[in-house]
Amino acid sequence: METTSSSKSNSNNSSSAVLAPISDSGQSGATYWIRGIVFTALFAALFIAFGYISIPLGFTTVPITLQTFAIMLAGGLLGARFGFWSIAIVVILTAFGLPLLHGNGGLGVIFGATGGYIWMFPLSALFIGLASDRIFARTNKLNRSQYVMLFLSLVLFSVILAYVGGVPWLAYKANYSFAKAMVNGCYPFLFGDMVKAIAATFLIATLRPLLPKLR
Ligand SMILES: O=C(O)CCCC[C@@H]1SC[C@@H]2NC(=O)N[C@@H]21
Repeated sequence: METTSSSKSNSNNSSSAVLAPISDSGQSGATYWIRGIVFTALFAALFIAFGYISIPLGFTTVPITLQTFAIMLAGGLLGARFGFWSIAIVVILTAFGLPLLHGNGGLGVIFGATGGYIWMFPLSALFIGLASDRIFARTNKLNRSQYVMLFLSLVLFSVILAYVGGVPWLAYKANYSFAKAMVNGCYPFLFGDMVKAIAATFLIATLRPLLPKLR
């Protein structure tokens, strides 16, 4: 993805520039990393903030939450590398005890009833990032089929992947049958998750071309 400055013309062929790779988008290696780290921190903060926007349903320990929306935006806007780390860093720090997931932290959260969803969150951001990197590698303005591809990747890698981890773990922790775990950990959330995926598709398609390239 990155070429050294020796492959670029004019001012980039000084010895100091050789130490600072130039990305495809023309930014120096230092600029790329500083931007990447700043955006990673911003989306980590967004993920933490959206964890507080949660609606308990009463009949289940799994809340409606905007965490998945933040994950879609992190992967879709930052791409695979920084999208993954923006979510992974929060999960890792939570595991070490920082109260970053709706004010709670520690292994009790990571291995609690909703732990299966939480483990999937960084992977969701990673796979969404890989998909959106591919889609936006070809164009900045999505056509209809690229919109559909982006939406489907959000559904597959955020919504479905969350349930692949979350539902069996919920069944194990709460001693539910798989069918009961689906009732408590999947069906009530599907409509809201689809709405988040639709909103995220349009936000990503609109905002990603305005952001500096982070790949
Ligand atoms: O305890 C946590 O921090 C994780 C909560 C997980 C909530 C899941 S994610 C998929 C589904 N969609 C929602 O809005 N809530 C559940």
